[in-house]
This record gives sequence, structure tokens and C-alpha cells, in this order.
Amino acid sequence: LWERTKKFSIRKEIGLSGPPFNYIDGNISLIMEAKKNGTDIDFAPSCTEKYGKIYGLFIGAKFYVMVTDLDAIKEVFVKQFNSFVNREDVKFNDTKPMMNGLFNVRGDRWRNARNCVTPAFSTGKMRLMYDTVNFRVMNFLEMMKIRCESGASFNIYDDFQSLTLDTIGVCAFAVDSKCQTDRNDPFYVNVRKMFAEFDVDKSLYMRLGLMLPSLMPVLKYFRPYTSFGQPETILVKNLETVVDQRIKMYKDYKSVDIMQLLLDQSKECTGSDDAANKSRPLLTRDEVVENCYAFLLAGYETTSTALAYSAWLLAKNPDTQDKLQSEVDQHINEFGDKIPYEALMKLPYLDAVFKESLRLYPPVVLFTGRTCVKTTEILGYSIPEGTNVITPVHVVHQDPEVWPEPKKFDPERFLSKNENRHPMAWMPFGHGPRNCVGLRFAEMEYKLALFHLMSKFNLSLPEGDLAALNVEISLILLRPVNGVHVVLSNR
Ligand code: HEM
Repeated sequence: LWERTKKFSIRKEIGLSGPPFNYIDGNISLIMEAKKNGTDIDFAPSCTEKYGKIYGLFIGAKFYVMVTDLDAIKEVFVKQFNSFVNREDVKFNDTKPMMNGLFNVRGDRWRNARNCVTPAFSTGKMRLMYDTVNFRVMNFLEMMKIRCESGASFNIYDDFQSLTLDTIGVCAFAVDSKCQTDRNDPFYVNVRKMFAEFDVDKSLYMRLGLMLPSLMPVLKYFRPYTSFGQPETILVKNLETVVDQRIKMYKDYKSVDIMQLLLDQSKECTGSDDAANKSRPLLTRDEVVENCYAFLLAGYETTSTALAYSAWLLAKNPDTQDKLQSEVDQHINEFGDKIPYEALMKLPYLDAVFKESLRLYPPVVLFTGRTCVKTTEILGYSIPEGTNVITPVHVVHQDPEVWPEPKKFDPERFLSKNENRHPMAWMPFGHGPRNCVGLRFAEMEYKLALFHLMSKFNLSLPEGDLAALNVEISLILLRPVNGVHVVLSNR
């Protein structure tokens, strides 16, 4: 009892305020109540309003410092990063196939792995994968033609998910999946099943892992038999087979994909922690497998959600859509259907739509956090070692002091040369050395898909209820509840 009381005294000791808690579940009941009332999305903003831009929250007895103050964010994610190098230790992921991937590795192991993975996502490598991604986008356009011909409203979120699955499938899993045209494709079926079940509400394994982490050494053996673990095991087994094949044929493989770029940095394919790379350890076979798996988790749902939100925002704001289409048309006139990578990335209005959609609807809202590895002072507060700091991105992106009329969809705010915004204010991909490693890949895929969609079609909203966009927070993601419904017409 004394130990538990001590755990709950930390907030006071640091000098922070926060919502009232009980000694059994901390603030979980409050959060569950908000979820039940459908106001969970307002929970973090209302706490910020009441307790300020740095406050404390208890999930069970686990303490979290919630930060939306931009200077504090800079301290944690950039300036004092060495004290905040790790992510929260989520025990139920401290097992295969998660424990060796970038999300979970810690300290120097993370530094080494990140050094090996980062080159796979350079601008040069994006250029090399551009045609592969473009090919999947062309398949997507074929689907859109069919949807358009039917004239009916449809859930474009589903189609974006199939697109991003085919894309990450070919680039990270080396599977030539056909998720866009065949909803029975085994890759599609298993990924969808795994994601549908990967939820604290649905998984007893996850709940036990969160509440009783000391059970994990035994519990982890049950992961392959859980409802999300079964499809996960099938996916990872197939992935392991492909990685092993690719290790064998490494020297003869001539195309470029993310898996090959990781193998370029692996012990198996370069012989050892090779002579040229003595100063930095290379990836093991398991690290290659688990990072490819991490890219599937990270790249499928996020990018498709970003595209779906943008489609909805453009359908709702025809003037913005017109402006984007004018920019697209100029470039179609110049390049035809084959806009080069550099030109695409430089389109100012498309870039502004990308940024503003991600500001208003960031797909990842509660993952941008760090664990303090040594007691550190942040803006006068002494943050003890072991404390988790979380930045609720949706709150940062709606701060009226930084974003005038924060609820308005206004891409122009990213075009003004005079904007003197705090460098931390826009953070859909996190910040600092541990930000999203796949940012360039996501941006390329998003811009290719939206560019080509806008070149051929007009988006509008259906009549009635389907026109609404309802969102919910699911674990760390901001997800559309009932999909995203639009109508397409030919331009
Ligand atoms: C719109 C799409 C995406 C969004 C909004 C997004 C967002 C994020 C965020 C918020 C983080 C945490 C950053 C931090 O803690 O500072 C993250 C990390 C990460 N993302 Fe993404 N992501 C996207 C797409 C992708 C893609 C396409 C990939 C890979 C193909 C990817 C791979 C990763 C990985 C591996 C990490 C962990 C990095 C590390 O710990 O070193 N993401 N992402």
C-alpha cells in the first residue's frame, strides 16, 4: 500500500496538476467514461484547458507527463534527446515479432538500428522506388474508374487501405499482392484481421500485458494464439521465408525495395559487421524481419487514413479542390501522366493540402512520446528517470495561440512566406532523431495518389448521414469510425 501511495505522489512531487485520480486505476475510469460518452477525443484537449500545457495523468499506477507546450516539446524531442531516447516500454510488445523492430528497441540498440534503416528512406532511395509505387497508384486509378462509373457513393478509405497495403506489401514484404482488385488476397485478409483484433478493447492478452506486466515472461508464449497473433504469425512466417530466400539470392537481386535496402545493411548479406563498417554494428536477420514487419504496421493504416481524411476535406471544400486541380493540370500539361519525383514533391499547393490535412486530422495522435532515461529538468520541472512523456498531437495541432481558427481547413496557412511558426507546432510525424523514419515514403505515396486522383476526378460528398466524418481514438490512432464516403465524377 505504501509503495502504491508513493507511486501516486510523483505528480505532486514534480509540482504538476492533473485530473483527480483514484488509487486503484488512476485516471483510467475517467478515460473509459469519456470513451463511453464518445468524448474521448475531447479528453486531452479539455485536460490541457483545465490543467495547462504540462500536466500529469495516471494510467493505473503508471505516470505520464502530458506535454503540449512547444518549448517543452523541443526540450524533450530535440535539445535533451539523449535523456529521452526511448519509447515507452510496452511489455506486450517485448516479444517477437516486435522486440527487434525500431518501435521498441532502446538505447544504443536503437541508435545502431536507426543508422542502418535511415539510408533506406533517403530521397535518392525514394526516387528508386518511385515507379514501383506509381504502378500501384495506377491500379488505384483503375479502381476509381470503376467506382466513378457506378455513380454511387463508396467508402474510399477501403480503397486507400488496399492501395497502401499493396504498396508496403511490395516494398517491405516483397509480395506482389493484389489487394486492390481481390479482397480475398491472403495478404489483405490476414493484415485486415490482424489490425481489426489489435485493440486493447478486444484483446485480453493486451489488457493483461498493460495491467500486469510482470506476467509477460509467461504470457508472451500465448501471443501466437491470440486473435491478432494468429494472422500475425502467418504474416511473419511468410515474411521470414521471403527474407531467408532473399538472403540466399542477395547478390543476384537487382531491383530496389525496402527489404533489399535493409539487407544491404545486414550481417547476413555483407558477411559480418564488415570491415568497412567496423564502427557500427549491422542488422541481424531478425532485425531485418521485424523492421519489415514494423513498416507494415506503420505504413499501411497511417498513410491510407491521411489520404482518406484529405479526400473528405477536398470533397467538403470544392474551392480548395479547384485550386489543387489547377496546379495538377499545369503539371499534367507539362509532364503528362509521368510527373517526376522532384517535380511532384515541389508542388506548393499539394504540399499545403498535405500539411493542412495532417494538421487537422493527424492519423497518429498518442504515439509521440519518450521515456526519460535520466532525471532531467524541463522548463523548471524535474522529470524523474523512468517517467513517460506523451505529446497528444491533436491538441498541439488545435492550439488557437499557434493556429488561428484551428478547426478551419485552410491550406493557405502553409503558403504564406511570413508565417513565423514555432518549429515544433506541426508534428504529425513526431520530432527529432526518433521521428517517423518513413516520412518520405508516406509523403511520396500520398502525393502520387492525390495528384493522379485529382487529375482525373472530382470528389464530392454523398447526401445524408454518410457525408459526416466521425473519428475516434483507437489506442494511438485517430481513425474514421464508419469509413469515409465520397462520390466521384469524371473531370
Ligand atoms: C501519414 C503516414 C504516417 C504518419 C502520420 C506517421 C507517424 C509517425 C509518428 C507520429 C511516429 C512517432 C514519431 C516520434 O515518436 O517522434 C512514427 C514513427 C515511425 N514510423 Fe511513421 N508515420 C507514417 C508513415 C510511415 C511509413 C510509411 C513508415 C514505413 C514504411 C513508417 C515507419 C515508422 C517507424 C519505423 C517509426 C519508428 C521510428 C523510430 O522509433 O526510430 N511510418 N510515425
